[in-house]
Amino acid sequence: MSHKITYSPAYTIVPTYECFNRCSYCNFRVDIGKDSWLTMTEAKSVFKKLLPKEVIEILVLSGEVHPNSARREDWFQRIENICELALSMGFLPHTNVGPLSLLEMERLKGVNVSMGLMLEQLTPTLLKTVHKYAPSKRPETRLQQLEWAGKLQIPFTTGLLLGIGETKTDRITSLSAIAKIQKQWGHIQEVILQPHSLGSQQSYQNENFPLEDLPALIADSRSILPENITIQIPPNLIGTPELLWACIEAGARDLGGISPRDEVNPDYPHLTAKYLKTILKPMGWELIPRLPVYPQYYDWLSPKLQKSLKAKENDLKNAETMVETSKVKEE
Ligand SMILES: O=c1nc2n(C[C@H](O)[C@H](O)[C@H](O)CO)c3cc(O)ccc3cc-2c(=O)[nH]1
Ligand SMILES: C[C@H]1O[C@@H](n2cnc3c(N)ncnc32)[C@H](O)[C@@H]1O
Ligand code: MET
Ligand code: SF4
Repeated sequence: MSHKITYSPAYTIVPTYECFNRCSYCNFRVDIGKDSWLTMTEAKSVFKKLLPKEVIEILVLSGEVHPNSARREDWFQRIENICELALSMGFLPHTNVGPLSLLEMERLKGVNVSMGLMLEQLTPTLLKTVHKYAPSKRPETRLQQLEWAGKLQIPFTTGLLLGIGETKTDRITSLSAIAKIQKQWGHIQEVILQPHSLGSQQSYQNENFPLEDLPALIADSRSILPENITIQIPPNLIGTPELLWACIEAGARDLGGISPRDEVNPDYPHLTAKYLKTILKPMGWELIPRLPVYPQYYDWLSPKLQKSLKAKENDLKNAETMVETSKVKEE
């Protein structure tokens, strides 16, 4: 019997790249006014093209419009409409568009099976460096988002960005804060350990996170975080199959959304699930697709969302049965 590692077959849709923050490690953002927003017609034609493929999750990832801007409601409404359209076409949305008001979060809960926001790091020292021009990255704002998501019973993804100037102690502090929130609310389904990876568009020119330190950090995270949180690592940022194995041995159990393009790190193409399967199998690990929400949270979702989930869960089961049947045929 082999052990299981999961991934989410995904496609990333970007309502806009424009962002009022300027995180100095960002390769995604463009200045305000330099990008038009994705229209609903464009979104529809993107989703239509995905239909014959095995995509389940639509990851809605966006640059941000300032909470006090007159354009905020239009920006938010577009995001909500995109989620609704994705759902109506049979996909399962997961939105990560930066900090939201409590009301915005509540509205998006109705059209998402899970949501996410990286804590990045809890230490306020980064507000003097990489986050100097990024008000959305205030640690207390992000912690509050995690708490609101807990109160609203939204299945949630968070994580740390590694190698942006934090110390080893800072990482432990960030993980402990996530653990504490989880003990109170229990809504955090996964924590991403995301190594900062230099790209061609960013201004921050620090070294990358030393990837060889990742397995030890995963082991530490495993001992700090409650058992019901899965540790996710992004395989395209890990470097070598040997290191990927070491990370899995240390306790990582999920490879995140695998889509045609990593919008956050476009210089690091996503590896295909097929390729990842072939490198994991000899080590006794079976890579299997999952939904963007973990089963223990299904009953937190509206009946309408649960219906969409059931349909996709059946697709997953059928896909597995098909694999099993073809195995039997081969033998
Ligand atoms: O392809 C990516 N997917 C990213 N995802 C997608 C993520 O792997 C999946 O959406 C979740 O695992 C849900 O299935 C994020 C989701 C979040 O909630 C927060 C941050 C990220 C970051 C990335 C990322 O850098 N690249
Ligand atoms: C969506 C998430 O992507 C992460 N992110 C942003 N820029 C980079 C980068 N250069 N390398 C790795 N991760 C990055 C942040 O953690 C953000 O919250
Ligand atoms: N702007 C959001 C954040 O940083 C999500 C996309 S980042 C490329 O949290
Ligand atoms: S990381 Fe997110 S918040 Fe920061 S500049 Fe990029 S898009 Fe904006």
